[in-house]
Amino acid sequence: MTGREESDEAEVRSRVAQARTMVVKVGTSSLTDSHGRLDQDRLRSLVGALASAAVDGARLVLVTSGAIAAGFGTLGFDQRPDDVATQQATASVGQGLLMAQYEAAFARYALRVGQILITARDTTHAVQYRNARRTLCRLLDLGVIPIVNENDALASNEIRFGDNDHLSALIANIVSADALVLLTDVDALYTEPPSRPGARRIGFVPDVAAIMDQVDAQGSVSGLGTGGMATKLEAARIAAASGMPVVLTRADLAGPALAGDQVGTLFAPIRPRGSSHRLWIKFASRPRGGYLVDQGAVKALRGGRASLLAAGARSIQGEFSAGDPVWIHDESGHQVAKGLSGYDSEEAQDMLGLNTKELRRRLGAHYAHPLVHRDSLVLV
Ligand SMILES: Nc1ncnc2c1ncn2[C@@H]1O[C@H](COP(=O)(O)OP(=O)(O)O)[C@@H](O)[C@H]1O
Ligand SMILES: N[C@@H](CCC(=O)OP(=O)(O)O)C(=O)O
Repeated sequence: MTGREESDEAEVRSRVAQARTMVVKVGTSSLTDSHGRLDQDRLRSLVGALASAAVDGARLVLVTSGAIAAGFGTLGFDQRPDDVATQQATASVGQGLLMAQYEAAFARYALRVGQILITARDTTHAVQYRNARRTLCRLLDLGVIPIVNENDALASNEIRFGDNDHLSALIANIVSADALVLLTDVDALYTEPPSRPGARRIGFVPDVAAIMDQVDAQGSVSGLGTGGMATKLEAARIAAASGMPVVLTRADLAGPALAGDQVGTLFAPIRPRGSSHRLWIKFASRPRGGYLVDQGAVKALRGGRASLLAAGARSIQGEFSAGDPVWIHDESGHQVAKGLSGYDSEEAQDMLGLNTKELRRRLGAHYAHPLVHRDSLVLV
């Protein structure tokens, strides 16, 4: 490691140590025994580490898997089911059991918890996203530890997270966390699955985007977890691009990881911290249509902090309402930006190519505004 990287790492570690609001994600593989069933002792020792950070003043959100692991034994299955409908039913049985264990374990430290079950759909819709933010922030203000899992029982097949890694990065954006901690069954990120002889441990990642192609990150090897390292890297990429440091390590190192000690793999933030609203547009919103814009508009947008004016828009793709997320594409169809449209697709059709003066004269003052205002526009 170069001297520069060492000092960068020390600085990012100190950001983790000083983090006030943290999202901690724990995977199935860290909460289960060798048969894949929920392991009470592992859960209790994790809670011990989290409780001590909470007692020291950290505002923690726990994103936890384990509902299926907690439920399948009770239903008389020998192993985790693999068809989606039975997984969903099993999660519905297991989620209550999982929460009961967390409630009891945190109660030993006089800490209260609140359950939030969330679907991918809740994170893509602006209103649900805002509701989730309001509830999570209020729970934190009340000194409660929110315990989040995907709402497996209701998640639809097509837009399921499946693993909780991606979800944890979005939750970190929702609560404007200062750091994300990913706890799993391996002590760090390796250049390839650690079971392979040539695998080398990676302690610090200054630029997650740059290593994405250099690491062989596979799906879950234990067969207990779902996403494996690939989804953790994706979560780290979202968080780092949102301006947050990320620590990835083994669950029994949760205490030192939360304290900012030198454990696991540390990912440096690669951008300044954005507002929760802009991060939602960038990472969670799912546009159904958008604008195709000319070269001048692309240049203005890429120059930074510009709004998309009707004068630079050539055509409209798809149908959307005012306030909906939209893509902004260049003339070759490449994505340039994402934002919230100020107008619905029908209204915007009449505005294409007109400058502000023409808009006011021909369509009225209501139309003399940008198609996408810069406060609701993010480059991609
Ligand atoms: N490049 C890699 N570095 C570290 N671990 C890897 C890598 N590629 C695959 N893995 C595997 O990913 C597993 C963790 O993923 P998973 O089982 O889904 O955990 P969780 O339940 O915590 O989400 C590790 O056990 C490890 O074997
Ligand atoms: N929501 C599911 C989690 C699925 C899962 O295994 O996720 P992960 O451990 O993050 O790979 C559950 O609670 O069982």
